Amino acid sequence: MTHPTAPPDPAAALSLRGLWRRFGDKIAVSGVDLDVPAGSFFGLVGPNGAGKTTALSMATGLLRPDFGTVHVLGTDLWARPDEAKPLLGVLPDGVRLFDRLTGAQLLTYSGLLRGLDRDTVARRGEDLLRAMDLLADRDTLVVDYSAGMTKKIALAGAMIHAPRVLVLDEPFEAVDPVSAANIRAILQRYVDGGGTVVVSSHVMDLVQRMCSHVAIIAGGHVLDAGTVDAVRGGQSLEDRFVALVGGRQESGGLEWLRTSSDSS
Ligand SMILES: Nc1ncnc2c1ncn2[C@@H]1O[C@H](COP(=O)(O)OP(=O)(O)OP(=O)(O)O)[C@@H](O)[C@H]1O
Repeated sequence: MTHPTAPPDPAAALSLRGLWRRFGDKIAVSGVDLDVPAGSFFGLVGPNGAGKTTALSMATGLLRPDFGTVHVLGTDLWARPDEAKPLLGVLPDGVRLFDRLTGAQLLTYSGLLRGLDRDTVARRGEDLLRAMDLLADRDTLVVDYSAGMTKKIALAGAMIHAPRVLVLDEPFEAVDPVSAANIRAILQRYVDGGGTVVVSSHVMDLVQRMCSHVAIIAGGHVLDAGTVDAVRGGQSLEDRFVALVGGRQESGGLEWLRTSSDSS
């Protein structure tokens, strides 16, 4: 784990130092220090309410930290957002898209917003629609997409400017297994080509198979981080997660839920 007083790592894709964020009385993130190595496929795991979305929002310029710094490949995100943000592609939690646009229009919009010329946008948009298996629905309004299709078009929009670092909050949620496998392959190619991917996920098995590195977050701070093999230390990631986070509940206390003939 990173020493709290260590300076940001300029070579890291993301280098978080002393990140804090409070909502009223609730401290959502309490002193997160984390380095995401460039070229890694990095998983962020933690129980519900652990602070993953809040940390990722601060790490991508969507939510201002109360304290702490974020460096993207050595550039201070909150001090120099115009330099740092083009390096990032972001799939936020609960994406709100301009869903009265068609899939193709939404990609065009994302590309133009990122400063690409129309020819590049058209070419890359086509490639991305094909890669996400959305060519047949290119002219369908995004409001009429399924949850998984919406996730895929949002992911395509996050990639169109060829960012150096992709930060994806729950990218596989609601995505069917075939599409998930396609997305995994796309992300793996992106990492093989020198990109860095950060994904948050609740699916330990997926993170163990897919990611090179992982951080376990609970209660607003990092409990462990490193290569997947180092963090799981010979156990499955799921067992390590449960051991570290604790909190397995006995399943008693819901007797009224049992269906039985003598219940009244
Ligand atoms: N806008 C907000 N206002 C108030 N509280 C918030 C807000 N956003 C997050 N929180 C609180 O901060 C804590 C961390 O939430 P966060 O969404 O970061 O967790 P998470 O790890 O992403 O959870 P999940 O896995 O369930 O998505 C939670 O207790 C949540 O209720």
